[in-house]
This record gives sequence, C-alpha cells and structure tokens, in this order.
Amino acid sequence: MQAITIKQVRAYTVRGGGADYHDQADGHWIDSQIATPMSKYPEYRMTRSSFGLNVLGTLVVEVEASDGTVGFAVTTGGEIGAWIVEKHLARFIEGKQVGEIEKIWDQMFNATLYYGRKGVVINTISCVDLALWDLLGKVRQLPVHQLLGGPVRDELVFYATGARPDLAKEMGFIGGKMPLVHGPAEGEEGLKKNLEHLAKMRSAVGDDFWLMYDCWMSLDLNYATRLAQGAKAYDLKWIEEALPPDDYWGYAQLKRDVPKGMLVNTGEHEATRWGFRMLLEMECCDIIQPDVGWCGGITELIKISALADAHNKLVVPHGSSVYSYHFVITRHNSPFAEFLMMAPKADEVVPMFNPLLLDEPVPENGRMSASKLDKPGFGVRLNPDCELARPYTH
Ligand SMILES: C[C@H](O)[C@H](O)[C@@H](O)[C@@H](O)C(=O)O
Ligand SMILES: [Mg+2]
Repeated sequence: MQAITIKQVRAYTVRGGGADYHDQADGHWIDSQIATPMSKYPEYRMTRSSFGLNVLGTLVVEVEASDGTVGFAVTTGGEIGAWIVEKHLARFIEGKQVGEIEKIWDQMFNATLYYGRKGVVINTISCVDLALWDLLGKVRQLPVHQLLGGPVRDELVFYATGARPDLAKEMGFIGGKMPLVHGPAEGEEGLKKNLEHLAKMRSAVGDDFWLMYDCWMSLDLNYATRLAQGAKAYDLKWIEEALPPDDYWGYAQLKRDVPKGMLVNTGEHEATRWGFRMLLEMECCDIIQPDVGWCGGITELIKISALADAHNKLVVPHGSSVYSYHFVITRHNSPFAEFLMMAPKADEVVPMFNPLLLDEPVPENGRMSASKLDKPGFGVRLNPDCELARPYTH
C-alpha cells in the first residue's frame, strides 16, 4: 500500500476571537482592567488591547495529504506565523509521510533554533504539530486521544477562568479563576482592592468552591508574597503567573514563602521541555500550565508531561480548547482542565475559540464526557463564515 504523504502545507490568518482569544470587541471582560507588566504605565493600564495583546491574531495551518485528507489547527500567531510556515517550515513538512511527526518537529525546532526557542516561533511550530496530529487522526480515522494511549477517565472536569466565579459555580465548574485587576503600581490601595474583591467573591461562592487569582506576569516577589498572605484568609487555591516567566528564582522563593497549602502555578508563557525542566528542577511551582498551542504542540507536551510526572507534578494545560482536552483525558497527572469563559460578561458557556471552530465541544455542568471527543483528529472543522487570508505562499 502506497504511503500517504503530505502534499502541501498552507498558512492563513484570521482576526476577531478564534485562537487569539484576547482579540475581542470592546466591553469584553478579558479586555477590562487586568494587571499586567504594562500596568505601571497608566496609558496602558485600563485594557490589554491598548498595549497590543491582540496584535498577532490567529494563525491557521492546513496540511493536505496525498489522499486528499486535510488536517488543520489554530493558535496565536497571525501573519508572523504564516510567514514562518510558508517561507521556512514548509520544506520540512511537504513530502514527508503523515506519520513522521517526531522527525518534522525536530527539524522545525532545530532549524529555527537561531531565532526561535520560545514565543511566536514555538507557537507556529505548535500549530504545525497540532495540524499534523489532526491529519494523522483523520487518515487513521481515530480521535487524537486514541493516538496518545486513550482516556484514563470517562470525563473531563473543568474550572472556569473569567470575571464571574460566582456564575461559574452555578454552572457546575469546580472552581473559578479571576484575573487580578490591580498591580504594584497602584500601591497599597490596589492591594487592598484585590483582597476586597477576593473576599466578596468568597462570600458569594461559599467555602467549598476553588477561587484562584491569575496575575498574568504582573507582580514582583514582595507584592506577590503579600497578596498570597492576605489571600490566605479567603482560602485562595492558587496564585498563578505572579512573576515574569524568566524569573525562575523569584518563583522558587515565592513557592517557599506562600502560606502552607496555597499552590503556586505558572507555565502558560513557557515553552519546550527545556523551559519546563527549569520550572521543575528549580522547584518554581506546584502545577505547570503549558499551552499546547504555545509550548511546542502535542509532540512536545508529551515530553513536558512525562518530565512533570517524574517530578510528581500536575500538568493542567492553559486553556486551548480541543487541543488540550484530547491530551488531558489521556494523562494521569492532568486530573482537571481549564475552560476560558469567552462570553463577554462571562455569564454563559460559549466555545473557547468562538467563532472559528465548528463542532467545538464545551463543558456541560462543568464536565465533558470522553464521548464528546470521539471524532477523528481533534474533531473540529473551520467555520466557513470566518474569512481566512493567506498572506504568503511558497
Ligand atoms: C485571564 C487571564 O488574564 C488571561 O487572559 C488568560 O489567558 C490566562 O492567563 C489563563 O490562565 O486563562
Ligand atoms: Mg493564566
């Protein structure tokens, strides 16, 4: 039987939500005031779009096989990613057999080592990798989780990320992660407001519902330590991404200093097995949170997850829709998943990469049965109403 090979790879861009889920219309909770490393500049404090968190847009990668099957994936990457795919990575993809995923990954990574290693280059490699796994699943007529060893549980359970953990509790989620609003530049007053907001949410959700703060790289070690100490009174489950990603030393100290029982989590802006090896070996955190569309794809997340398992650490991927669900359900050390509330008021469950993917499964009552993930590949289709552009060819 003739081997099925990859005939063509194509890279497209699309704006407005999708994988670049920060690219939303005005008034969305995700673009309200949220503490960031740019919050020290008042002109960039009130929204993250003001400093360009949504400049990249979505990258869509399609890989077409010699038998006509097409796999695809989406991530944050836009035109930069499209250029990297068309002008650089295509040579390592086209002509290969659809199963040569490991070899393609190694060639893409090593060929971009001189300008990549993290950020948009690894986002782009991740997107190609996810498209290859989608293609392989479709060619073999298997969901990706079956290519990864199959489910270890019957369903996924989710915590929700958004401005309304009180509503998330009503919707059946196991916890609610809130964005931190005020950073160190707003001083004691801002710290007080952060703790008052946590207190208000704790009284709204009661004692048995996880509450977490997502600090999106915005704090310094002293502020993060004081926030954690103040949050103990309200049983904060974890403090997330308190420090910039490269401050491994700060994370290790924070993890030693937070109140006993409070978790220190990070990793969504970390990349590759080597970045996560630093977090693990320097004892930076309790749970690592790679984004499978940003850390290197499924091929790299398998390696990251095994490393974490050897360190007895949990892996709870940053929300990345079906791309993390198919992984999480196959891993013993991934006992729950993140769901990002993408409705503008965080008051209803809508698909995370809305409106880009058709058939994108969503949690019901905070849960998702494995049977929702039984279509070939990642089980989603591109929405034909979303206009794709192909800015480059090769
Ligand atoms: C809600 C957070 O501020 C980010 O927007 C979110 O993308 C990420 O940090 C998360 O953990 O979901
Ligand atoms: Mg986060």
